[in-house]
Amino acid sequence: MQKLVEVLADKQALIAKSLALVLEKITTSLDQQDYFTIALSGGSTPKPLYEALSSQPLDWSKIHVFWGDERYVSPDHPDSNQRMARLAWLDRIPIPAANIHPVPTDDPDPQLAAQKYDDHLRQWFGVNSPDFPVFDLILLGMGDDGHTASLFPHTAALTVSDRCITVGEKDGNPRLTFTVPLINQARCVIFIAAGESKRPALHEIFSAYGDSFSYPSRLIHPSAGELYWLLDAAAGSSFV
Ligand SMILES: O=C1O[C@H](COP(=O)(O)O)[C@@H](O)[C@H](O)[C@H]1O
Repeated sequence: MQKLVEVLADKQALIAKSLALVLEKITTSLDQQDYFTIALSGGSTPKPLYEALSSQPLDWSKIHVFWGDERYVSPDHPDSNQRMARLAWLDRIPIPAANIHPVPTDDPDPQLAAQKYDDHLRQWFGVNSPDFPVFDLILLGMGDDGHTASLFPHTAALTVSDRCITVGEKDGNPRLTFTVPLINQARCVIFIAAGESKRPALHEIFSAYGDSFSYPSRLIHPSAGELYWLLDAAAGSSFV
């Protein structure tokens, strides 16, 4: 695994760097293969990146968009990660509907929805268990508590090793999330984190010894891929 940490002057520079890196990954991959697979993060941090991507002159027919986690709400709910990405980016570009792979949240049982998305990923990538699909790029955020995707501290989701998708939990509410082994198969994982509130968790995540069950982002280390941590100065000025 190749790990690169970069601290940018401010949030604007962080988004500019993230955009440049995502575009580089897309263009170099599409030079070598016919399509590019990207999994999105939710939350507030990546929204300006998605807005910036919406004005890029890319061949969207070659890009397939998935989500690394989703709140268990309808797609038009204000908390929906899908909704945020659609409004900021996907509804503004000529991408075929078949290239958008939202997390299903319409089944009353989130476990069944997790199985459905797991099946969809395995079928689409043509990968059977025990192997895992390999995403070209997984974008991740990090919460103030050190969670990533919907892998929250001290939850059972952290230990799932035989599935692509599992049910995470935040304050008693279910969320669907990529599992650790799926994320760690990716060709490239990019964390994007901003703001002073992330500093305490980053300190724990970057320390040589630490507790991964308290700070789940520590569990992310792609086995053969690249790992980037892009931070703004408010979040990361003391870490590099
Ligand atoms: O709940 C979530 O939070 C994290 C971090 O979000 P942010 O608002 O601090 O940027 C995000 O990465 C995750 O996808 C989301 O569901």
